[in-house]
Amino acid sequence: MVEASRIFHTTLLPTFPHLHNNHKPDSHTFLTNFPRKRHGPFQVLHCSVSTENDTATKTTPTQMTIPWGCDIDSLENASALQRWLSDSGLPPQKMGIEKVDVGERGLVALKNIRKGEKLLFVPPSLVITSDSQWGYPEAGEVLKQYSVPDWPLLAIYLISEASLQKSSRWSNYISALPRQPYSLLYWTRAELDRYLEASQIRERAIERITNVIGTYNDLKFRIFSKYPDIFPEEVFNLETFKWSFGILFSRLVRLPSMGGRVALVPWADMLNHNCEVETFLDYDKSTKGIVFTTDRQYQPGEQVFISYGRKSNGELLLSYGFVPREGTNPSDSVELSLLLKKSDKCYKEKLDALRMHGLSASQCFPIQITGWPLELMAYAYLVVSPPSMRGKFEEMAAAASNKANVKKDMKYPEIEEQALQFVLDSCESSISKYSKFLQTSGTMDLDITSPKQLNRKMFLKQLAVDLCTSERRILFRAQYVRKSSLLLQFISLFILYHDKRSSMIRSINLTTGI
Ligand SMILES: C[S@@+](CC[C@H](N)C(=O)[O-])C[C@H]1O[C@@H](n2cnc3c(N)ncnc32)[C@H](O)[C@@H]1O
Repeated sequence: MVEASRIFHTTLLPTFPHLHNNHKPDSHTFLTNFPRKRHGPFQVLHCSVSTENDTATKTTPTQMTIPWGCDIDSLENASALQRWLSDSGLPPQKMGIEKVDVGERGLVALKNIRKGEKLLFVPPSLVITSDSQWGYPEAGEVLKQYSVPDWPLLAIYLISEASLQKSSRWSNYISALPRQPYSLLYWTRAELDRYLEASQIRERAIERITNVIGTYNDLKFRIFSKYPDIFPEEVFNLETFKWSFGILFSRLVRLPSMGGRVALVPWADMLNHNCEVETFLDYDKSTKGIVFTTDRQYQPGEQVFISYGRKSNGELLLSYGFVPREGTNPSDSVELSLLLKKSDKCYKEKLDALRMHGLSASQCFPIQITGWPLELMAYAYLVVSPPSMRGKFEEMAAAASNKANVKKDMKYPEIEEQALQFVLDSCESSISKYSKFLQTSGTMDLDITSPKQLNRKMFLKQLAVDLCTSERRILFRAQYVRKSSLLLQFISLFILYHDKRSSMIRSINLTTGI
């Protein structure tokens, strides 16, 4: 089974490479051709996404409620979704939507399910892709002319269909979607700074939020402002974009057997993730449906899981808003930041070498419980290498880059110990940031003004504590393994030295006859 849920590339689509800047569709044609106005109860919405370095005390963002979707801690709208799906061609299922311990709502086995069994069979007619028909075709026409890429196109599609309410063919699906997807998109800048200060995921979240805002502003500037009747701001605003991107990040799948096409697959997207499960969604040509093949058996009443891909806890928090239980994710990793200091005697030469290979003076590398990549070690060699090794700077920088056709397993025995020590020191400084956060998190001022806010803040803080605990654990482990290997090196050097010394003494004794 191909990995199909591995969809959410961290770099979203901040720009529109395919948008034809100079191609301005004749707005008059559109206005005369598409005189319909959108309808529905839209409130004027205010944006609560902010990447400004504001503090929670300074600004309390206006939290608006999206007028569609539901609260996923109940089964509200789930049975209507199930009914609509079976009326629309979903074959009888061996699973049903139920409240579950992991993931709030999930698919639960109704009958015995065997290992190796194919499940779901969602027909393509029930799948949302960039080719799906628009309930409001005028919007689709405009976006087609601007060649808007898949991700923003699907985000606009979701908002457009949601705004049509009952007249959209997807209304049952949209009503069962979370009103507020769990995602770091919903964290304010102050919350990210406060709770994720120690983790590199904070940077990733800020980058992602910036990309979503950039994408929205770009669309607004190039398209929405030119067609206000088709894309009114009451409907297409940053708040609704945050919702639709939150839905895409947590539910969109890439289907390899459909040429890598990205899709929202109603029903299949009720499956929760389990780090130990290895099965993914894909299109099955023989049955012409979206399926997955179980990699274990399930008894009636047991929750059925798929894998969203081999992701670290940080990546799972970023896209899906949850952190697996400590020690249960074999793909967990932590980003360690290494720094080339300005005080380095060869700072400029080393930086030039790094830049030549697309790297910078501060670089992050993933560390797993099983070890760290060769690129990290190459970077460490470069940082600690003395001026006499300047002839090697370029090859070290190349090995530290992600270029595939470069020799990576460099060894420089003369600076190996220093390089290892440098990595260990970087781990130590990162660990101390995590420890500081974890120690203070118990007493952290939460700036709470209402019980609802208390729940939210406690929830975010718990997620941050879980993430930081798991990331620190990996660093501790990496430190332990490397310290042990340094100790072993030291012991073997000592033994070697001791052996040499005793054999020298033996030979002296022999020659002197003592
Ligand atoms: C594709 S949806 C799965 C269906 C979702 N539970 C629902 O009720 O709509 C992905 C979302 O499910 C939740 N989820 C999935 N796997 C989870 C897990 N192992 N632990 C906690 N939450 C999980 C997260 O909220 C995630 O954003």
